[in-house]
Amino acid sequence: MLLAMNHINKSFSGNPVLKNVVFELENAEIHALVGLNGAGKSTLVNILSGVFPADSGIIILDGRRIAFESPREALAAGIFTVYQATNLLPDLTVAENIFLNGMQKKHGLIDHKKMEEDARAQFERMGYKLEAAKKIKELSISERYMVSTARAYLSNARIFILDEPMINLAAAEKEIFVRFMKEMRAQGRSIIYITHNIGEVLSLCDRVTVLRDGKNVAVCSTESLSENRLSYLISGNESLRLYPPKTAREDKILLEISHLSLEPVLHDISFRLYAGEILGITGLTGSGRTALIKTIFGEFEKDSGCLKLRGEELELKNATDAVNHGFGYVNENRMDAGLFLDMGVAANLTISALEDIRRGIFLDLRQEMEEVVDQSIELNLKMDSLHQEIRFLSGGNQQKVMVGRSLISNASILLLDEPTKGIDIVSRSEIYIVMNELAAAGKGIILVSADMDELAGLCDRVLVLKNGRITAELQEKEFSCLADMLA
Ligand SMILES: Nc1ncnc2c1ncn2[C@@H]1O[C@H](COP(=O)(O)OP(=O)(O)OP(=O)(O)O)[C@@H](O)[C@H]1O
Repeated sequence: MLLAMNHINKSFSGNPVLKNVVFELENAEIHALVGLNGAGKSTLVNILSGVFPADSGIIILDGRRIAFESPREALAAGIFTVYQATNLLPDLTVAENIFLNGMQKKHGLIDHKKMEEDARAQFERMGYKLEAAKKIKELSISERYMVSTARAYLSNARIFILDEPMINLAAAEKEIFVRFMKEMRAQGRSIIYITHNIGEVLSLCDRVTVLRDGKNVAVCSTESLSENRLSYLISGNESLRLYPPKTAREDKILLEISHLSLEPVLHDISFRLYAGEILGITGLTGSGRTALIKTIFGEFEKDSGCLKLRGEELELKNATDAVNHGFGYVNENRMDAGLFLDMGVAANLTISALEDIRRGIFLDLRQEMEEVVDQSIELNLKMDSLHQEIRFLSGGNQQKVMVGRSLISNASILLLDEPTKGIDIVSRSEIYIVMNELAAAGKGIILVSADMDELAGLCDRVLVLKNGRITAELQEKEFSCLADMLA
C-alpha cells in the first residue's frame, strides 16, 4: 500500500470534524473521496498535505510514518495538490508557471525559449491548444486549471490531490483531462479525487471512500457500485430524489429581452421569460453566458437592445437598481460575488437588507432574523451558529449562503449563474425544491448551467448560447441533443 491514514482526529474550536477516519491509497489508483458539504474531505487532505496537523492519528507513506509541517514538505515527499489556479503567478507566462520549481537555464540565464518549447510539446502531448508565451492573467479559469494540471504531470510527484477538478472545464477539456488522469495512473501514480459528481466517481475512479459527518461510512470498489447506492451512502437517505416534479409555467411574460448587444461579446439576443418558469441557458466557456446575466442585471452596460419587465421598458443603471426592481443574482464565483468572509452567516444572508438599512429604509429586523433562521434550516446549512464567520464554512456551505441570500431577498426574477457548483447532492435537492417553490409562486428564474442533467431535471426550455448568439431553443423532448448543440 502506498499511503495509509489511520484513526485521524481533528477538531476546530472544540468541534470534532474528523472522527477516527481511515483512508488508504494504493499505487496506480484513482481513489474518490466523497461526502456532503462539510463532511471533512478538505480537512482530511489538508492534514495529508501539511496545511495543518491532525490532533491524533498516524500517516504512513511507503511504509514510513510521516507528518508534514507544511505543504512544501508534502510536495518534497511527492504529494502534489492541484489547486483551482490559486497557486499560479498571474504575471508570469504559461511556460514559466509550468516550470516554476525548476526554471531552465542557459549560461546562467533563464532559457525562456526552451521552456516555451517544452511547454508547447507538453500541451501537444495532452492534445490541448494553449499559447505557452501567454501570461496566466490572460487565461480563462479552465485554461488556468489545465496549466496547473500540466505542472502536476511534469512534477515528480506520486500522489495528486484533486478537488473538484472538472468543475470549471468545458466538455472538450474534460475529455483531455480524463485521458491525462488515466495516463498518470498508467505510470503508477495515484490520485485522490474529491468530487460531488457521482457520475465522475463511477466512470473514472477505482475505489471510493465515503465520509459522513467526519466519520467513515464506506470504502468500496466502484466496479459494482450503482448510482443509487452511492447516493445513499453519501446522504444516508434511501429515497433521495434530486429533482422535484416540474411545475407548469404561466402564460404571463415576466421579462422580455429584445435585440440585446454588448460588443464584442453578445449579439442581438432576444428571448422571453414567463412567470413560473425556470429557463435554462447553456453554452461553452466564453460563449457569453455570464456576460448575458451581468448585462440583464445592469452590471454591464449594454450597447443596444431593450429589456421589458411586465411589459414596461426598463433601463437598469446598475446592480442596485436591478435589486430595487426585483432582480436577484447568484454569481458562479462566490469569492467575487460579495461574500463577506469576516462576517457571520446571518449578516451575509441578509446583506441586501443591510444595504436598505444603510439607505435609511426601515426594516423589521426581528422578522428579518426569523426569515434567516427559516432559510438556513431550509438550506440545511452546516455551521456552528448563525454568527459563525463565513470563512470557516466549507466551500459548499458558502455557496449555499450565496443562493440563500438571493432566495431570501424577495426578488421576482432570479438570475442564477451555476448556483450549485461545488454543492453536494442533498443541498442541491434542497436548492432545487426552493427554486421550484419560487417558480410555483409565479417568479421567473434564469438558470445558467453547464450541467446537462441539471438543465434537463429542472427546465422546460433551454437556450443554447454560442459565440454570443442564441443558436437554439430546445424544448424538453429535444434535450437529448443538448451536448451535440454545444460541440
Ligand atoms: N479552519 C477552520 N476553522 C473552523 N472550522 C473549520 C475550519 N476548516 C473547516 N472547518 C469546518 O470543518 C467541517 C469540515 O469542513 P471541510 O472543508 O473539510 O468539508 P468538505 O467535506 O471538504 O466540504 P465541501 O464539500 O463543502 O468542500 C465544516 O463544518 C467546516 O465548517
